[in-house]
Amino acid sequence: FELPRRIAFLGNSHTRTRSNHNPTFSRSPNQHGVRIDSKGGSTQLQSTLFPSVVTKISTVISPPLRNSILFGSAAALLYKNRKKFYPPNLPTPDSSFSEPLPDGSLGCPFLGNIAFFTKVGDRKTGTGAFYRMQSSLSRNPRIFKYAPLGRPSVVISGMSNVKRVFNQEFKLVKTGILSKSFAEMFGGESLLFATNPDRHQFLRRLVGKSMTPEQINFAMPALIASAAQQIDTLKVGKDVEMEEVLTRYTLDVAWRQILGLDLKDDEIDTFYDAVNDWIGGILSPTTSILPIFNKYRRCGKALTYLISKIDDKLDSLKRNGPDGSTMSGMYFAKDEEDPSKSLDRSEIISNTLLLILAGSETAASTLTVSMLALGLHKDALKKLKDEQLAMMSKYEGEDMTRDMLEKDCPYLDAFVKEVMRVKPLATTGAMRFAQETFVLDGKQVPKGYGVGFNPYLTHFLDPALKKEDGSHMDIVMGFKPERWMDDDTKPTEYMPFGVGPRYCLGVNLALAEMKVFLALFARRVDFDMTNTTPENVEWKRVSIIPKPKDGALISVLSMSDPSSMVVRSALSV
Ligand code: HEM
Repeated sequence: FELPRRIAFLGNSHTRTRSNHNPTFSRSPNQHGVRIDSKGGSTQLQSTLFPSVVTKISTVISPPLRNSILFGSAAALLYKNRKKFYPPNLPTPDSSFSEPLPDGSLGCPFLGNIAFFTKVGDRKTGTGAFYRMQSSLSRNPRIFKYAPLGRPSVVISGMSNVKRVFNQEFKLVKTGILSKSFAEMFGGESLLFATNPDRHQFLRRLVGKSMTPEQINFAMPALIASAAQQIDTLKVGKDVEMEEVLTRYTLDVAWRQILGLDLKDDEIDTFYDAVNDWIGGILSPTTSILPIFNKYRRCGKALTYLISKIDDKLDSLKRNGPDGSTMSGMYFAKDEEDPSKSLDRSEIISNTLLLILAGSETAASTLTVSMLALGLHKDALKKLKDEQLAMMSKYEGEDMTRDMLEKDCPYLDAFVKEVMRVKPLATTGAMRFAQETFVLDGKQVPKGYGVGFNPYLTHFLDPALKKEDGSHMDIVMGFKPERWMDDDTKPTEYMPFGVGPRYCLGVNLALAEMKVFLALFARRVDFDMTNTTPENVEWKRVSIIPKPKDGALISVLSMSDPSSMVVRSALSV
């Protein structure tokens, strides 16, 4: 076991020399190992929170002690929240309905399904093994029941089922808060915790104003600058763990674009450490079990630091007027439904924190998988390069815009879509709770049950693509970006960014961020995978979006001149 990489790499400066934020280093491949992940929107909920906690604990202590701590913490959390977890008669079917409960076991009455903890992921496919197993055991793989931490719940997959239920957010199902202290660590005014539809819509309208396609156009120079800077850290002849480069990139986007800060070199590490410590706190059971100590812990101090940065930025926006940052968009946004309404300070703070959390890990993981896909499919790298060359000659001397990426890069678009088809979120989204008993595919889901969706299973079960051996989801055998370029071969079961009123608010930013990096990378870099071949692809057991076990370790073969990137003006940002 090893420490969570973001924690090991960013949090402990003594573990590795940080040579001017250059993550390129030579070392033997076996020094690379498991990393846990943090994820944005859904970390508050047991289904996504606990796999991460399991690994985090696994990384530092031996199994018997680890299991005692894990189950002790789970039991303490359960006891603390017992009234929420055990409304009377919840595990039993609603007697006013004749339909049976979905297939699946609810496990132990206190801890629920133990396999939820022990079968978090496997090397062959990555995280989400528990869900894959439960789905395969159910007579209808699109719905099964289980009990994370003893809370009876169902997992729903398949677009029509998912849309039927999750389009009715706030009516049929609603998110719930596991712990108040946890929500506080997260910023209590975050739209993630809004359970009233009007309030949620209000927050989404105003926070979303800073992430419209027009706003992302303004963000392009900052995205290009961040990507170019990270690509510049790669060196020919060196092995590079791309996961680290990409984590740096997405955190760079967080401080440059989301917060609009101008951090000096020595403060960049402080910012990274703070994000890391804060996420560590969100993932730690101690945060919910002993909230009284939160403000004295590293996570509490990190939160105070991040809030102070956001506060300073708000003061500067007040003094100096708008800039191109996402925070500026939020600060100056007026509600079109009632122009007298805008976001107050605490709403901006909470939602800025949410964007940092929701945006960095998801995009970094997807880009890390993209690196593996490019390394395994050299034809895809060549097609990306050719497309970029054609675009550069068409717009000779012009900087890259979002419009160019949209109109002139169909292969890049197909490539990103295919990466997110094969390796989407493999656990559930944020857990909702049924507000009334409902029936789906002839099975009842009783009022009070937890209800989650699973993007991986939805893609896996796509009848148009499904192969019994699962090879349609395999990054070697099933990876075909071209399928997205023809209406006849396009997948129909696809939900990497969720469904319904909680559909990913950062989708425009996420796609621009990922496409900018891939476009610039393809223009400049030629590489081989250092260890991975089509025969030995392995995945980290635990993460939110699956990631290659070695963090996509690559050997850089050649790099073209930076001027080929057409980012001159962006580099001066
Ligand atoms: C590849 C990158 C990303 C993926 C795969 C992704 C995926 C998702 C998914 C599946 C959801 C729905 C969760 C649910 O319904 O339970 C979601 C929600 C959300 N995402 Fe993303 N996301 C990505 C990037 C981003 C970025 C860059 C941001 C912003 C900076 C962002 C902000 C949000 C927010 C604020 C929500 C909550 C929306 C709400 O509750 O109304 N995401 N994301």
